[in-house]
Amino acid sequence: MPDFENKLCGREELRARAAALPKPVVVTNGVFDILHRGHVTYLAQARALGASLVVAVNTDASVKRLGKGDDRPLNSCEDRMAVLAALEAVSLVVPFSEDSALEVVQEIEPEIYAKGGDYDMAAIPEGKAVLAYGGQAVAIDFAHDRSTTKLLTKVRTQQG
Ligand SMILES: Nc1ncnc2c1ncn2[C@@H]1O[C@H](COP(=O)(O)OP(=O)(O)OP(=O)(O)O)[C@@H](O)[C@H]1O
Ligand SMILES: O=P(O)(O)O[C@@H]1O[C@H]([C@H](O)CO)[C@@H](O)[C@H](O)[C@@H]1O
Repeated sequence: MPDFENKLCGREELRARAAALPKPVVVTNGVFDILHRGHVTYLAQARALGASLVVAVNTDASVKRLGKGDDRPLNSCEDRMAVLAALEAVSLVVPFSEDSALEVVQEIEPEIYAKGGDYDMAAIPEGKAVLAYGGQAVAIDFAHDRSTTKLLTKVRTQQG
């Protein structure tokens, strides 16, 4: 088994494993269906805000509820998590099945919560929770105009 698979974390072990990470801990979350340059740049920037980066990944059922399309996610949660775990910037990857990563944030109370600049940190549950206990909520501006949805549209148009 490659070393990066050690970064895969079950939800039941999250509290203990997050507590053992170098601080400050940064948490982010998302779907990460087809990993692209926007994602990896944003994850490297998120990691640079602290000493460790925990990525919470939507389970397949929770992606379905986000309404990104009937065929989404294309990659299973297990595969999306493994790809993220292989990134140098990432310290720990955990799945979540709720509608948001609020419970993950409340469980480990990171010093910093980060999300891409498409989110208003004061309006989302995770951002509000971190601000409420005195942590930082950081929106990272998009450095590259990329998205999984755009990639899929491109592939489908070229096929079509
Ligand atoms: N181009 C980008 N630059 C910076 N951050 C991004 C970019 N695209 C997505 N993110 C961030 O990455 C995380 C995961 O995003 P997500 O998987 O929804 O990306 P996406 O490619 O826009 O997906 P989709 O097209 O399926 O909605 C989110 O926190 C989001 O803010
Ligand atoms: O990859 P996405 O679509 O950016 O990830 C979503 O982010 C939501 C955000 O954290 C606001 O709460 C979250 O609720 C949703 O479950 C996805 O992780």
